[in-house]
Amino acid sequence: MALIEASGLCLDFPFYHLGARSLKKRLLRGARLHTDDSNRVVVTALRNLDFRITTGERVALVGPNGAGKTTLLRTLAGVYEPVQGRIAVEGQIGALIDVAAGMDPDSTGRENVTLRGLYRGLSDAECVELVEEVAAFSGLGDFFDVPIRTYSAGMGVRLAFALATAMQPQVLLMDEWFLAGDAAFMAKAEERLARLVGGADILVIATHDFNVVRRWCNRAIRMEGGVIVADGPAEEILASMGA
Ligand SMILES: Nc1ncnc2c1ncn2[C@@H]1O[C@H](COP(=O)(O)OP(=O)(O)OP(=O)(O)O)[C@@H](O)[C@H]1O
Repeated sequence: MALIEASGLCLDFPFYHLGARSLKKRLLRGARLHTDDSNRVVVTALRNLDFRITTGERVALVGPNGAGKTTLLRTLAGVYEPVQGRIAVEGQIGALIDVAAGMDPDSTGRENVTLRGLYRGLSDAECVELVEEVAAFSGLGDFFDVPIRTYSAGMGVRLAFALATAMQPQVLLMDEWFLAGDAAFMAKAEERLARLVGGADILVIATHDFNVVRRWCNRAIRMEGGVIVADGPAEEILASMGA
């Protein structure tokens, strides 16, 4: 059983390079920028989020640019710590959010996959299996054995996708751009992704694509300006957005 629970979840990003004084005028206009206790200018990325996601729910995070969707995904993945409130995730997490997250740019694809396997507590034999599986699925060929800082963006996606989908998580967190690889790769990736989504207890995907919501999700959380403005069955939320 997997579970995600958030209560009063808040997250701010400080802008170290902005002087508080120069922003005063703008602060009067926009409620999202403010100064914190140390007089730093901060942007409120997430404000007072309350929700509970249980096994069987496939949740789309929808809303305009800057709404807070990716920030929420990263907070669920443990990349960001909330400044206030609480977030609890039960179940092993698989994150398809940032390609390079947790990877060492100076190590090869093979080395990065091995490190990830060891980090996950796999045995030597299981690591070898994981490496073979990722090498085959990513189709990187010789590039699997060169440092990943030399990869093109598409190669990075192939490696990250192959690695993230080689291990079945209970809680799958995903940014939609992972669905936007090159056509030949995505045709192959679709089937694997469907299996991964089907095997996960919970899916949370940030997307602008209503077809993605219809295809994969049974619930949608609509965000705007860092707050939740609607939360309910996917079809209802889409209808409220005129989709
Ligand atoms: N690393 C960061 N440093 C400072 N501000 C950030 C950072 N990441 C996000 N923000 C700010 O937090 C807010 C939410 O951004 P976020 O990327 O979560 O939005 P989003 O809904 O995913 O947008 P999009 O649909 O464009 O991907 C925005 O105002 C953004 O400028």
